[in-house]
Amino acid sequence: MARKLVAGNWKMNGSLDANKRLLDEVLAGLQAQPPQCDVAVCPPFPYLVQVQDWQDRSRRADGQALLCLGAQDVSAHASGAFTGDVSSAMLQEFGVAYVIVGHSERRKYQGESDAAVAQKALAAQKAGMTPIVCLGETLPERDAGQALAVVERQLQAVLAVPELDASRVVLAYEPVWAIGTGRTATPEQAQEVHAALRGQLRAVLGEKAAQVRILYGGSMNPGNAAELLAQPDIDGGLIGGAALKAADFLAIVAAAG
Ligand SMILES: O=C[C@H](O)COP(=O)(O)O
Repeated sequence: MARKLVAGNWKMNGSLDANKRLLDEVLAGLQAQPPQCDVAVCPPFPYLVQVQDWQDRSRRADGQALLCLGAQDVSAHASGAFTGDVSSAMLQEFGVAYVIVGHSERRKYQGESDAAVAQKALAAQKAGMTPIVCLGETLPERDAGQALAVVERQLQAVLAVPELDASRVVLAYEPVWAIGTGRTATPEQAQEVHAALRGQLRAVLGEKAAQVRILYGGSMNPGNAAELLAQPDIDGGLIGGAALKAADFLAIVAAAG
């Protein structure tokens, strides 16, 4: 089984001052109790350089960072006339290790298609970063019994890109109805989807499917993290609201250990 990953997605939250307070607390907690899992935070783009500083400060003697830097999106394009886009090469210059792609909020508000998300994952990977590909069904899709079909379609778009090494992506199953709602998928509901995704990966990757981390995201908090993270196919969490509170984030990191 792969080492677990707990990644905080700050979404469009933060300020220089608030970030400093949060990062100071998180780093102090990680240093006091070294994590048994990989840990990342994904701030909005303007704060990448600020968090990069904490990533550097978190390095152990062997150079390994306790707190890794992630980004919330990346352009599929390399450079040029794409106003508002940020390229993978730019992210890479700031020491970004992980890039979230295909978050349901981007699929919904920016109309990102499965194919566009797959191209973003490829761009991140080609620049040496690890894409965290988000997948998840809406409530009407779940109620219609389509949850597995939806996430399998979303994953298939990624598997269909020949240049992309699917054994080196991270997946994040985030049921849309559980995001920011306080309504978490039950461990059984989440495990069912994660197992299906693992099976789909196994059909393409064989034994390497076991090394692909499949995170759960959607109202994960200190109260439900341990039970979710104990499921055989849940390899970490993609944390929204609870990542903005140091104590909650650290408690989830501890639960992943
Ligand atoms: O990327 C994180 C997810 O959207 C989960 O957000 P949440 O923990 O606030 O529900």
